[in-house]
Amino acid sequence: RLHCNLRSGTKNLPGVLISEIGGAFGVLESHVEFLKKHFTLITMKEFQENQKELSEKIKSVFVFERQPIIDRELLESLPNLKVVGNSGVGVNHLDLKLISSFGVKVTNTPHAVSDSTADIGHGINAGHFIATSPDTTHFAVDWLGVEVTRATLGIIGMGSIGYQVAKRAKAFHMNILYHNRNRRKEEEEKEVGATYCKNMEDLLQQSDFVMLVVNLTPETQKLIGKRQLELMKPTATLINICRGAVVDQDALVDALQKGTIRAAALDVTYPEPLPRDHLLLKLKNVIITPHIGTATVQALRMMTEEAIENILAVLNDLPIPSEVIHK
Ligand SMILES: O=C(O)C(=O)CO
Repeated sequence: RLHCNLRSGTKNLPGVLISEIGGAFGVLESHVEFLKKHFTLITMKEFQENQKELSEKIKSVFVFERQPIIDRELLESLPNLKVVGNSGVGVNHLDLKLISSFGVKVTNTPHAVSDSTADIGHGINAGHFIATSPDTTHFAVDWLGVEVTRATLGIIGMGSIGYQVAKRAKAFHMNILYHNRNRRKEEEEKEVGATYCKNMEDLLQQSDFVMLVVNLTPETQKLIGKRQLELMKPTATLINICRGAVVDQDALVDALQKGTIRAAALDVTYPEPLPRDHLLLKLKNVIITPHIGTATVQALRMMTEEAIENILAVLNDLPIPSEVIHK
């Protein structure tokens, strides 16, 4: 799947800055050995302690789960920095304008994340809530799900993840609509049987399931608000697997309480995690998972590989597989 082979043993001392190893926002322990094949790893703490000695030598930063934070101060302290290699596809946590003003490239890992993130949109078991609730004594006869088979799925954002979602939906014989800035090629539409909706409102009105798979940008912030929710069918479900801020969360709570839409399945929220007393955690017609779209053994490993491949390409003046360009 990767565009070029990772060459082992090409150490760019010290190639990588990592804020933490292990823990909630650190590189996985199991990836450390692999990273060390290509780079000398140093933590943010080690960098801060030996800044004088290290700052000129560092050419790349590996970002994992939004860490380390790439701010002006860090950029100013790394005069030879060439690349910020993000492990993950979304780069809304990076200030692309600021980073590019330092002549530093940004890369991401669109290939590694698409399968696992597409998978999270399906197979979430609403019955789990009933099965695990303290007062459940029998099978839930008062709760009926709706079938995805032959239902209409509206995909908002038809990038690589959106397209993988469509491939899966085809297997469920779903009627697939999509909205995207740019229309996909005719043969790509045909392959998954997807119909383009230039107007997002058409998609919202017709879909039984609306799945959000866009990048978070100023244009997509609160893309789904009160008006858009009101356009959806009262029987429809909203599924968000991209970024929480794409949805106006207050409007969503209101819509779920009033029955404007039937349900929501959210792998992302804002903030993450939600405060423990947040209304979204109390509603019965919501399923929430804690941003686990890429939390699989395979995806995390591929993300690390893809991020390293990008970093090595920049450092060795090779074509960069996945550069994120600031427009
Ligand atoms: O790839 C991404 O953008 C992610 O959200 C990873 O968790």
